[in-house]
Amino acid sequence: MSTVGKTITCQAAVAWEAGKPLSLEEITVDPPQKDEVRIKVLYTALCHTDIFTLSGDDPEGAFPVVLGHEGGGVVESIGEGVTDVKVGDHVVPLYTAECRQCKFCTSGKTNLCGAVRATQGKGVMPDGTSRFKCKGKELLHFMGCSTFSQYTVVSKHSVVAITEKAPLDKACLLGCGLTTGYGAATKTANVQAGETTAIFGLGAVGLAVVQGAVARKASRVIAIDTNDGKESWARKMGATDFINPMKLEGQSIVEKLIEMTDGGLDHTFDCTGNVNVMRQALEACHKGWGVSTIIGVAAAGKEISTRPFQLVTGRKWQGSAFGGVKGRSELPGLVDDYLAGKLSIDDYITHNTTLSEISKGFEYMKSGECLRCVVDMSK
Ligand SMILES: NC(=O)C1=CN([C@@H]2O[C@H](COP(=O)(O)OP(=O)(O)OC[C@H]3O[C@@H](n4cnc5c(N)ncnc54)[C@H](OP(=O)(O)O)[C@@H]3O)[C@@H](O)[C@H]2O)C=CC1
Ligand SMILES: N[C@@H](CCC(=O)N[C@@H](CSC=O)C(=O)NCC(=O)O)C(=O)O
Ligand SMILES: [Zn+2]
Ligand SMILES: [Zn+2]
Repeated sequence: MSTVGKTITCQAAVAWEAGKPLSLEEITVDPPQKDEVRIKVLYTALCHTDIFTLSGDDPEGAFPVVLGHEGGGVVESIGEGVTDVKVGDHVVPLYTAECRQCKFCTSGKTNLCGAVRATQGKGVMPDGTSRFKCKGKELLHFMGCSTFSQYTVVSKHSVVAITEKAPLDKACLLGCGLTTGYGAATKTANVQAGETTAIFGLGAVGLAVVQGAVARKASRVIAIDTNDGKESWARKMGATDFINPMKLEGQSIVEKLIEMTDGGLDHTFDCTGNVNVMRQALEACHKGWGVSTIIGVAAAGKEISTRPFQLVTGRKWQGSAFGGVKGRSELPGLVDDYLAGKLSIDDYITHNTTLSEISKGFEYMKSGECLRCVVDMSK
């Protein structure tokens, strides 16, 4: 029987409060309003940013909420005004929207879109209301996606259709981590052939940066992690070197990198969220031209610091959100790269679980031995 125009009752993993485990609940999901899309979520991956917000460290974190932002599913119904996706399309929700009309989208300078970001940061739809309820209470949306529910509603600017040739239990990783890392190297930093690179933090994001740097034919791709277990993954992705900063004797990681590269790196990347690592990454850049790109998410109140002299002498510090990628325009191209074997996704999926056991997935992610855990939302 058709669910179009009707409120759907389904299962979701609800975060009732910060610091508490997710709770499997029966929730209701209202129909999409104008310019909105309701999606049947088939798979979602877990990202450390979900863990970050659940921990209470996210200054925008608000509860109760349906988390999740790295998903894949099928369009169940569309609201008035939706023309770019249709019922039955395979889609990936986008936590960085792309309206193609706002000052940001038309600037040609950023992938950040302003159309829905303010309401998204408050956990509501563009009209200021929620589509989720549980036990009579309204639940907030998360990053404009909320993929930890079997059905979710997103803005038409926050969803992209992809070819059905790409399995959704793989393509969902393009909803965040892989696009973020690969794009940071190939778009935000725009690594050029022959340049030297160093990547701090070899989770899914950092390994995707490695992939991007290798794809751009960087001459050095130095992978850095405090967990020796990440070395094999880094080398599999094409890293030329691996360093565990904890194993260095009589030398800081910055000194080691400067020594290894005759003065410092052309590009460095932080994929840890640790502000001290961010400083190390900047100060390991080459004088005169080195660029450090921050990807990691730091907790509320954390700030970066360095001597201004580091910047006065030519190093540059920048950030990257969703890899600088415009999701509606450019994510399908990444899917094509995946299907053509140019971009690997399957290697990052180290664990699987089900919605009913999603908390196991969070434990996997915290173990340090998991890159991405994909959740089958149907069970
Ligand atoms: N800007 C954006 O658009 C996005 C940002 N993010 C953020 O990017 C970061 C990385 O995400 P993800 O890859 O999923 O996270 P992971 O936690 O999987 O990866 C982080 C890695 O950094 C390692 N690490 C921790 N401290 C250090 C250190 N001092 N020096 C070197 N390595 C260290 C960790 O090792 P160990 O496991 O031993 O702790 C781990 O391997 C997170 O902060 C996440 O929130 C994610 C997606 C998008
Ligand atoms: N609410 C958080 C935001 C932290 C952050 O930097 N988020 C990243 C995506 S992390 C995905 O896993 C980002 O791209 N932000 C851009 C944006 O528009 O939020 C906080 O306030 O710290
Ligand atoms: Zn993420
Ligand atoms: Zn826009």
